[in-house]
Amino acid sequence: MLETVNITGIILAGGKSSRMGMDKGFILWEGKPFVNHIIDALKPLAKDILIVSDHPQYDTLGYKRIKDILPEAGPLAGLYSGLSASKTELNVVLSCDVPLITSELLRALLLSYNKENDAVVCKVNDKLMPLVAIYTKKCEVMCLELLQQDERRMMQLIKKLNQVQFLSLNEFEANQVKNINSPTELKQI
Ligand SMILES: Nc1nc2c(ncn2[C@@H]2O[C@H](COP(=O)(O)OP(=O)(O)OP(=O)(O)O)[C@@H](O)[C@H]2O)c(=O)[nH]1
Repeated sequence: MLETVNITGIILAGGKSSRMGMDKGFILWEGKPFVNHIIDALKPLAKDILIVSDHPQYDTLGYKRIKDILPEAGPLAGLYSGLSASKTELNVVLSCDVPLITSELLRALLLSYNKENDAVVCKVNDKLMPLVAIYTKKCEVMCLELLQQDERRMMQLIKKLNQVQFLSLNEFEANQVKNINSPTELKQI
């Protein structure tokens, strides 16, 4: 049985969105902004939802917005800011560009977690999806150590963690974690 009281949802919604040309979180899919699709998937599972972004437009959504501790330093820095603000051991972390995500997939992610794990990361064939993942609170310090070394690659965090579990997705599930980064990709969903 999953205890939602102990789970925080962290949505990374900073960055430049240069390929999309406007803030990805507010792009509409089926009449609803990407960020709201992600909130809706997290809502049944997470006690708190934190949106990590320096963009004040996210204040209109009624969830807590966390500012980047290191501005414009990429997703690893966004993750660090989110984990710093989180009060729970378990954190479901999502980028704001996966509007097809479902609660069912996130439930499967949470069910794959065991107490030994530092993180659980989705995997599509050989490709890791470090922004569709669970990170425990202890990852916060690892993010900080990397950032202090000027290291900003998410994959370096995965390498640094001791116990990472991977959840291999089938074709149906893989569709739900598709990153929509550009107008062309938006037209294809
Ligand atoms: N909080 C925060 N999130 C970020 C930051 N950079 C990227 N993100 C988020 O991380 C996810 C992946 O970002 P990318 O698609 O690699 O980068 P992007 O800047 O959003 O887009 P491009 O400019 O097109 O590469 C998205 O959800 C972004 O919103 C950042 O500096 N801070």
